[in-house]
Amino acid sequence: MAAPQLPHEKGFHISWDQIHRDSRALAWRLDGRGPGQDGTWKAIVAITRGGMAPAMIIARELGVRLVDTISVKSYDHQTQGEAQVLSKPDPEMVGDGTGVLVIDDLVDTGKTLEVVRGLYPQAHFATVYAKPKGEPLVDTFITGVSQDTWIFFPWDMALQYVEPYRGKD
Ligand SMILES: O=P(O)(O)OC[C@H]1O[C@H](OP(=O)(O)OP(=O)(O)O)[C@H](O)[C@@H]1O
Ligand code: HPA
Ligand SMILES: [Mg+2]
Repeated sequence: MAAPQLPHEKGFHISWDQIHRDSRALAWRLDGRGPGQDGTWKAIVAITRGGMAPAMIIARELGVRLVDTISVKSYDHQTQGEAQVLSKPDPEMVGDGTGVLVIDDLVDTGKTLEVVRGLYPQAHFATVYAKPKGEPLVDTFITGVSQDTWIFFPWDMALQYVEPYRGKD
């Protein structure tokens, strides 16, 4: 996961419990909206790495067994570079994206989704969180977050001791 870039005035800290609930909310919104019989989806493609945890939860909720990944690297430590596709699913499985759900944890500037949309123009793009710049690139999302907020995911954090406001007793 990328490290915070300036200027991000605010931090939005997401717990495992929260990402689980928000991912299930996303699954609920997507349920029955696929092109298959009873609105089923053909497959799920997770954008690594952040999309993998939400994709797993969504695949479970929607009963999708065909799950693959596309590896995209766009942030290198603190700097956003060109979005590079490092690996992608079997073209026979995804085709132009018809019936496929592409899942990521968040859309920020939209660079990552732009690249993946270019590959699978007919896919449905869903993220759990979305910042305003990236919103036009996502078909479905759950929570909007302001552009000057950095989202901290539970897989990037650890519980640790903090000093009381008034110092040690
Ligand atoms: O809308 P954008 O500005 O392109 O940013 C969003 C992307 O950035 C993060 O991934 P990152 O490249 O940090 O890799 P990771 O998922 O492997 O941590 C995040 O998981 C999204 O995939
Ligand atoms: O707000 C964010 N949080 C974590 N990773 C990110 N990658 C782009 N934006 C973000
Ligand atoms: Mg990512």
